[in-house]
Amino acid sequence: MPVVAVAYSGGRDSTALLHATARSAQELGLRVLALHVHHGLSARADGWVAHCRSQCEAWAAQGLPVQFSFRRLAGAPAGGQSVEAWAREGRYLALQAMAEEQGADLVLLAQHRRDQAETFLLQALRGGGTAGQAAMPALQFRDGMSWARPWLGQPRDAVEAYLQEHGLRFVDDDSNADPRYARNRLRLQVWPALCEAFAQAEASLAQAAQWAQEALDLQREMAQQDLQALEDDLGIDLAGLRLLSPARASNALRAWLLEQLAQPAPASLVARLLHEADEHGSWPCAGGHLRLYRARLSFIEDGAEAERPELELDLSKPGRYPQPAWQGAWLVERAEIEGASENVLRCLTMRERRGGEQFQLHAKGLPRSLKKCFQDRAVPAWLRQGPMLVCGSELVFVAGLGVDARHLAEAGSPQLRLSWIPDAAP
Ligand SMILES: Nc1ncnc2c1ncn2[C@@H]1O[C@H](COP(=O)(O)OP(=O)(O)OP(=O)(O)O)[C@@H](O)[C@H]1O
Repeated sequence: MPVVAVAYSGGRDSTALLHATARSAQELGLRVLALHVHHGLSARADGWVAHCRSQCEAWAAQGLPVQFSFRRLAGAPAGGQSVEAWAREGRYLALQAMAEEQGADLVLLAQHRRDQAETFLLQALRGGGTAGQAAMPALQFRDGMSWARPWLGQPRDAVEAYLQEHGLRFVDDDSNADPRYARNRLRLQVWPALCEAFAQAEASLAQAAQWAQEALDLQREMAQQDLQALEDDLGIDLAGLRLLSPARASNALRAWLLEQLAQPAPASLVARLLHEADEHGSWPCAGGHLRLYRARLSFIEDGAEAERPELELDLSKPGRYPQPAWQGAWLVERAEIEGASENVLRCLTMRERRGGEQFQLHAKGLPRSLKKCFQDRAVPAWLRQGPMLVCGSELVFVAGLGVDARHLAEAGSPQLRLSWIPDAAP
């Protein structure tokens, strides 16, 4: 028999939705799963499980095709995570697991029009953009599961009337009165006054969320089109992006960052990339860092550069020597100045910076710490992590600095110039 799941907290809204779904299912020949999540947060949660179970058993005894199951969340919020966010995330995972186990691929959630209006307002009050103001979608697909909110267009009063009409009992979550939660403050302090002054507030704000949803769809389409022209597998062309109008550039950049970081980028980062970044730069961000090289912006995941082996190299002949594990290549060219002799380049070791290395920038200078030399030459932060070449214990070449003055060949004598070309370069 086909099956549909309802996320059933035992509260007012999901009690009404579960009852209405079960009645329709009876007519249509469907089975209904009532899925409850015990968050392990309230001392009363065991009582809510008991209430939900006995309510479902009572309905089943009346012939409604309802079957109850529940799951208790384990663990606790990670440092820095809000209790609300942890509970929401755990709840969706538990609901999904229970639905899958019992063969359902559709879960109904009981949010209604006032919930939608509240979400819109809360997002606006946090300064959220279109994505926040679009509030909750009526239908969503995630990891093979469909999540539907069939009552998103229904006024709260209609849900209330349904409960009254059928004499349904529900539990009240005491945390709904806790003023530490923004939604509760909105419900308890703002909403009554708002509705008194603006009788249509619920309908109008839910409508505004609908407009935001449309605007969001447009933004996504526009970003997709723009990124098609600006993106390749190494990153995006930031110079090209800046030729777009400011709103369009910021829209495309935010969409690209969202894809890379798997979370919205802070507005300050977007602004810096669009207005302040020069040709080169590096910014730490969620899960890795962003690197700008010759106006191309790429995202390097943490660990992506960790495995860089030490290699023995002979670079004594002109040519290009790709180093895939290092994501770059050596370029060796004949030159008149600023090169090294073939002998020096014959037996080199390519390796990471280890700390403590001394580099000499000028023939008449003294060897100094790499940090000082990098600062002197304003080498961008990410290039400072590039490879170096050593001969025995002596530095010969450092990416971003060039050949150590102690190994420079005399001007005019046969010599070869070295360059390190990262793959991220266009
Ligand atoms: N503990 C839970 N177990 C199962 N589903 C839940 C649980 N908590 C919330 N839900 C589902 O998520 C929806 C939104 O939850 P939220 O707590 O925001 O809503 P609510 O307005 O308090 O709803 P309700 O009156 O049904 O508790 C609920 O209507 C319900 O479908």
